[in-house]
Amino acid sequence: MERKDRYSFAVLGATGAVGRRMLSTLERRGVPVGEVRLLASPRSAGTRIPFRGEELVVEAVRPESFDGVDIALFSAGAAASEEWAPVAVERGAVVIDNSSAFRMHDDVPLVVPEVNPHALAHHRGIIANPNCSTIQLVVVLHALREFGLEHVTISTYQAVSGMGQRAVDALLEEVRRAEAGERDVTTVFPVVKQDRHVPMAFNVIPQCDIFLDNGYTKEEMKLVNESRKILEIPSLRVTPTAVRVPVLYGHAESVAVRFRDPVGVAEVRDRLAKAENVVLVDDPASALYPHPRMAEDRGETFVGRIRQDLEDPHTILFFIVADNLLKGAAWNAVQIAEKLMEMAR
Ligand SMILES: NC(=O)C1=CN([C@@H]2O[C@H](COP(=O)(O)OP(=O)(O)OC[C@H]3O[C@@H](n4cnc5c(N)ncnc54)[C@H](OP(=O)(O)O)[C@@H]3O)[C@@H](O)[C@H]2O)C=CC1
Ligand SMILES: N[C@@H](CC(=O)OP(=O)(O)O)C(=O)O
Repeated sequence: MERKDRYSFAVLGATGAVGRRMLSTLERRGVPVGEVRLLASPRSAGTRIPFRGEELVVEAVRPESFDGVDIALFSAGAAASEEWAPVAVERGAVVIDNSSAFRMHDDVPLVVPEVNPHALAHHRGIIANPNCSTIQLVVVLHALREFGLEHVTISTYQAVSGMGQRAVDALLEEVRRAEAGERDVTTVFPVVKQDRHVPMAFNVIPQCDIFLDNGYTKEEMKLVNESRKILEIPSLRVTPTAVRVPVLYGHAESVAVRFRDPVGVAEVRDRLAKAENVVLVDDPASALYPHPRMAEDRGETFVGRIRQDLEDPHTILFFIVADNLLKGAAWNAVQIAEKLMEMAR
């Protein structure tokens, strides 16, 4: 990409939960944006969305939408990415894709700027933004890699906004109807495109995304495969359980890491306190620890409840939280865009 004073952007999926946050993140981080084109499906063509004090009009995506665009931020799902990313690249844009479509392709960098910005040097037009649960996990693991990462056991507590704006609306509707006395209301959970639904309000569902033949969900396998790729540790053991909880914004993770070396809590706290874009919140006696409401609308990753395993001096436990739509999606994507601009010559 050529160095410029201002860069042209396109946002595909601009009307969605992530797309809207991409726009607000471009504004909040003061990215040098020239023109920005808002793209979605024909369903929402004509919708007006505010950006930098103006109302921009959403257009139905077409090949010409990408002409003259420097950076295209995609958050319209894997099918739309598969269809439109090659078109955008062909027309000269660099695509930063939030979907899972290209993440595990060998020639596509999968990037968390705090962890592996060097991977960007080899991009061929498409850069993948990792899965939301994976991003916040690797930000913390990276800060501890000097102790030798061997085995990560993780249970997630994932907000419903990970399933899109429709799921946020659905949880609020379930709560309203429960208050009105209707019991066992089911809307779109555990997966939007599934026939059988389970109530989400006042419940916990041990399923994020669909089940695979090995008994794990797709979300769980993303934690395994994407963490290995980003950290560049193919032998890393990851033992995942992904769970949906009735929270609107912010994914939480209970994590136990076994290190090659014996490690003390003080050393771990020290490394996390110094880590880029990590906020250490670890004073349980004063009820200070990370929780989703704390992380809402923030770009950092929060970590606390740091403690050693009762039996094993190589194992440390902690609790990680981040805003899944910001650090887990839009914020990370905009950080990647900023790195590309830094690299431009
Ligand atoms: N990094 C991560 O982990 C995360 C990634 N994501 C990715 O971002 C995507 C969007 O998530 P989210 O914003 O929560 O979802 P929403 O359902 O809230 O929004 C979907 C957006 O995609 C647009 N869209 C859907 N299909 C098409 C199509 N065929 N062509 C053009 N536009 C289309 C919709 O437009 P319209 O208004 O016209 O329907 C809407 O703007 C997810 O599918 C996922 O791939 C999401 C969350 C976290
Ligand atoms: N699966 C995530 C959100 C998401 O869209 O993930 P991915 O981009 O990996 O499909 C969640 O439900 O919270």
